[in-house]
Amino acid sequence: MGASGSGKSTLMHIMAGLDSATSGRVWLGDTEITRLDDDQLTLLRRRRVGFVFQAFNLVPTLDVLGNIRLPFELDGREPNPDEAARIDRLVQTLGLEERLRHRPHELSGGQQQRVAIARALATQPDLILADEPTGNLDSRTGREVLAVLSAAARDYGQAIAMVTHDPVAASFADRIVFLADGRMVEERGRSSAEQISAIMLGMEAAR
Ligand SMILES: Nc1ncnc2c1ncn2[C@@H]1O[C@H](COP(=O)(O)OP(=O)(O)OP(=O)(O)O)[C@@H](O)[C@H]1O
Repeated sequence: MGASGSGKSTLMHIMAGLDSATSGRVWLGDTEITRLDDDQLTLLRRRRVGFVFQAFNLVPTLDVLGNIRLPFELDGREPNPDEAARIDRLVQTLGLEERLRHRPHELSGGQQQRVAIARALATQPDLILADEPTGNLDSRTGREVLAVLSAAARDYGQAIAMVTHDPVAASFADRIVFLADGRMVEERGRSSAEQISAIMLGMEAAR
């Protein structure tokens, strides 16, 4: 979390190997990504990082199943039996069974974001980066999407890093990091939306 311009997107892009750091080192698991070349970074993003964006970023010409299977398609392979079983489970858990042959424009915003989450989880990435994943959703649908993400963290042990402006969204996280002027300035464990709002207001007042 952090005010506009505090460096949230920059940090996320660096964590994903989309931008390079001017100094310091970045590790994803046991891989120092700041030492990788462009080709290696492309493979790392494809195989070890999942993305969920505010704008869903689904491929409009592919149906739901095609979108969920896209990371495998890009990797030039079919899901193996374990991965296919995982995709089936995800489709059921996310309530997408009836929608598999639908295109994104035939779905509600909440359903589209569920497809994006299924796609991000399908490859069991080391890390899912979620940039304002509820930014385009009404608050009730947003809560449902957050519940899905936190269930993925709990049930699959999936690591998720989320950028958000919304204290309610942040209250779903186990750890909350606050940025100001490109630096980490506060860090908390699980907190209520009220506690998070108070910290944000305090940071705003100190500016
Ligand atoms: N650690 C850093 N050191 C130097 N410059 C930084 C750092 N982090 C971010 N910046 C610069 O600060 C500016 C704003 O950063 P960024 O777009 O990441 O902010 P943001 O928090 O994502 O804002 P918004 O909420 O508006 O999307 C950019 O020009 C970026 O290059």
